[in-house]
Amino acid sequence: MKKNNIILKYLYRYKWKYFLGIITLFVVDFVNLYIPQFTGEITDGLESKTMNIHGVLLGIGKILIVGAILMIGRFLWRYFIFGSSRAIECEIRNDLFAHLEKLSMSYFNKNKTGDLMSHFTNDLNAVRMSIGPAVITTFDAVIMTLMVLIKMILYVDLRLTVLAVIPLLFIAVGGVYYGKAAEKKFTAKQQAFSDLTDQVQESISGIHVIKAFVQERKELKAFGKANKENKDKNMGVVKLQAVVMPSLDFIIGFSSVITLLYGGYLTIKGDITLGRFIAFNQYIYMLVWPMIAAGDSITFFSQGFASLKRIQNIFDEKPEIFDEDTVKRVEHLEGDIQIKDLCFQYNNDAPKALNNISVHIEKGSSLAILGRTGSGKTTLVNLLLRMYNVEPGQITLDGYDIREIPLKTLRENIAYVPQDNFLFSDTLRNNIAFGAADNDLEMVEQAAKEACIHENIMNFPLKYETVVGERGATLSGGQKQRSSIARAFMKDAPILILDDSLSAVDTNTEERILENLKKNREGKTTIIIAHRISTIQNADRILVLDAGEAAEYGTHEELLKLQGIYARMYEKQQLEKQLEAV
Ligand SMILES: Nc1ncnc2c1ncn2[C@@H]1O[C@H](COP(=O)(O)OP(=O)(O)OP(=O)(O)O)[C@@H](O)[C@H]1O
Repeated sequence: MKKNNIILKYLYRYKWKYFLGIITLFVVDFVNLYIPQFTGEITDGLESKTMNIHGVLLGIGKILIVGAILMIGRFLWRYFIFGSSRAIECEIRNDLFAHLEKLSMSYFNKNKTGDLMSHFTNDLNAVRMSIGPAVITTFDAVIMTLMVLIKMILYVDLRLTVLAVIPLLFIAVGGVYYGKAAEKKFTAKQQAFSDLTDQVQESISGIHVIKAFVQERKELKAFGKANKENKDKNMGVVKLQAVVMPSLDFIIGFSSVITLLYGGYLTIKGDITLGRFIAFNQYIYMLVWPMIAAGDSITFFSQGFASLKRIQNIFDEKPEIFDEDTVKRVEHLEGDIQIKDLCFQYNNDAPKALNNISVHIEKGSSLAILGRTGSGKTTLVNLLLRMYNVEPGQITLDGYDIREIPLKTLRENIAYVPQDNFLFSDTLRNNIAFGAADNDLEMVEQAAKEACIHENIMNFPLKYETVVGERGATLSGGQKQRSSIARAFMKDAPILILDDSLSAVDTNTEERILENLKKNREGKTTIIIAHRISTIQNADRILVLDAGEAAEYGTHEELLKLQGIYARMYEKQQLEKQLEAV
């Protein structure tokens, strides 16, 4: 129960609406009880010939007034209760999204997108059902049952009411067992749905690879398996309901048979009038809905609790990266980066991705990082962006330990071009202006010119208003890369990091971009990761990483003299160049 506390906070905010909703429900259920009574009174009046047409019309008039109250009341409780549950669902969804955004990269490394997405759809839907329709059904199941029973006793007969209630007790007892079984089945059902969503999400994201490797059949098989699992888990719920719901009907039916028999007997004996006997039967039918509602409310609550636990698990997840108590008031960074004995491993079982790296990147200087794939280049920049935590003292910026700098300041002062060049399915203009304060077209164009993508964009029919496909799917690799570079240029931060960002552009374009970079980054710090020596040879310092270690460090000339990894790579690339020229 403690785990589901999160919902109380939201319910508390809407307490008045819920209160008004419950009051209206009460009024609706209360006045509803008078319809059988008015019908009974008309029957008795007609049977004993004490009622004339005016009496009948008066009775009908009363029923109509009750009908009008019911109509308004039912509108109001829907407005108050369903309205609040929708509003709460929306608030939880917003808070969940905000919380997810705060979680660290390691959380997203562990959890799958589809699974997370299903919390926003299926689980939240189940939670809404438990704080909307379930409130109505529970109220009806408890309060309406009580009110109908009281009315049966007061208006008709105590003995008859007791007999009618005995079978209903089985429902109350059975409900407890059903609730437990249902929660288990619903948890399994929600998990299966998450897995299915995940399967679809991954297949669609990777459709290019699936097609290229002709793996459609295999994917279809995997999808079929997830789909069948989802169906089986749903069938588990259906089977449970298939047993429980007819049992409910049976008990209710049994109750009406008893009351028909015994009520008929009491009427013949003259203990109750015909009108009251008819009213009693109407009351019995008025109990049918609360009994079904009892089953529904257990279903809604079980499903709601199961989903709430899954959502609660996300809310319980603490961000690893956040502003700690030691954080200082720093709003601007100059770009002096000191890395000292930096070691890092992604998790305890993993090998060290970086081992004892020490390097000083002075403000306004450029550092190039080179190294074989998997040597730790991206890891290093991820640590500079504080996507993961490092030990105190290992990374300092302008003399502040990285953990003393507010996250917002740190990331606002770094413009980053990630290796995957992710673009949003938005216009090119908005993509380029993504990290900037505004999306002034002139500035966007300037950044695009510096990244050598302006001419390409001007050739698109909608120019800067061109909407790129998901992840930039409608652009070529090089265009995507240069758009990402333009985005970083537009941010114009004291520190710029390019992670293998020129690999998909030709050497001429690369030269132009590097020239622009040199002009615009005067006095600002730049880190370039690349595999091509031509990209980095003019950097102030070059760091060569090898299996997470700093193998070589120095200027282009210094490294050539070392005759080590760098020199070998240089010779190899020179040779390749000569061969290409032939
Ligand atoms: N999220 C992660 N979780 C666990 N291990 C990781 C993660 N990201 C990278 N690694 C591992 O850390 C090591 C360094 O990876 P990194 O991405 O930093 O290499 P890189 O030099 O940038 O490679 P490339 O040139 O191919 O981009 C690799 O062994 C890699 O498998």
